[in-house]
Amino acid sequence: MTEQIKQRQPLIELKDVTKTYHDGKRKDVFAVSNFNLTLYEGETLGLVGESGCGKSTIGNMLVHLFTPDEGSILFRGQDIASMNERQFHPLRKEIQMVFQDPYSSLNPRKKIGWLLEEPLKIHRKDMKKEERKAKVEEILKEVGLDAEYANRYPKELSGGQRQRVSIALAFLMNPAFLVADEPVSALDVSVQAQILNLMRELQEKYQLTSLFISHDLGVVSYLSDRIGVMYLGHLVELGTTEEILKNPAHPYTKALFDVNAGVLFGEIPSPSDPPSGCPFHTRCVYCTERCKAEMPQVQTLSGEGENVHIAACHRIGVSS
Ligand SMILES: Nc1ncnc2c1ncn2[C@@H]1O[C@H](COP(=O)(O)OP(=O)(O)OP(=O)(O)O)[C@@H](O)[C@H]1O
Repeated sequence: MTEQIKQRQPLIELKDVTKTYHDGKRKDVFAVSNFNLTLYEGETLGLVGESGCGKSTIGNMLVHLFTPDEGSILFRGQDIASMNERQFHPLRKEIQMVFQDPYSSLNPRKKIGWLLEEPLKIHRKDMKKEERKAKVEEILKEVGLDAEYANRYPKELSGGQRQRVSIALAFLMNPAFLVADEPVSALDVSVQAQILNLMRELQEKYQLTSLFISHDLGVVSYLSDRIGVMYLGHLVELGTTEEILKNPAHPYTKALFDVNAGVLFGEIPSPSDPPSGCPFHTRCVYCTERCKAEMPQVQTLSGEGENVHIAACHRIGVSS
């Protein structure tokens, strides 16, 4: 198992990625700052953190909906951050996203069959009409829907069924990389587990690389090989799921994961007005003068490559 993990190659590398929103009326929003992360082929990485910490901004940049202000996003060594739409087009079928709200991502005027055939018409020009229909039937079956759903409109489906269609759309082109941004948080609790199980089955079957964004730690731990913890636009800790659950190092991770710790007091500060020094210092029980003044550097606690455990906190190590 460990041997196998060590052989994995990087698929995506985010290097010093920074994104600030300027909308003119409001103050600038520092959504993502100097973010570094490597995703290895075939892994599922969970990205957790409270609302507003920049998780969706990372996801949207990875699927080329937004571009970073600074830094690069390498996909198989090619920088997608510097590509325009035309240059990115051939990669679009390789990089897919499942959104939180399955209704807004499905055109309500089109039948499910039409929605699923459309990407095949664009990216699989070699396919004949009958082959496309067969493929649509096959993918519907794979996500647990009868072939007759091809004749229905999105509004005729339940939330869970709509999310199954979104998942079918994402898997249709056999992508290399999937971003799932809170894919179950808009669904009834009773159907959340079914959708998560479906995603897990498909991840295992297709062995694709995925980034799973969620504020729900249970969900992330269930699906992910590794976990990254974000706070106010920064990656504050990263490690294997086992390591993060057993040996969390950052006080924010400990507070998030340990329901008994009860140390997560106060509100997350505004990303328009981030605190000086460590971004977490205003809520940290261990805060010192140094934490208020100096941004902690990311430090390696153990391992390397896909097994690395890193965290950014002045309490780690004696000096930095
Ligand atoms: N298009 C935008 N224009 C201006 N500000 C934005 C935009 N998109 C996001 N933001 C702001 O950037 C910050 C990070 O948002 P983001 O959605 O990336 O965080 P998140 O961790 O995914 O939160 P949530 O779980 O609530 O979606 C937030 O303060 C948000 O209000």
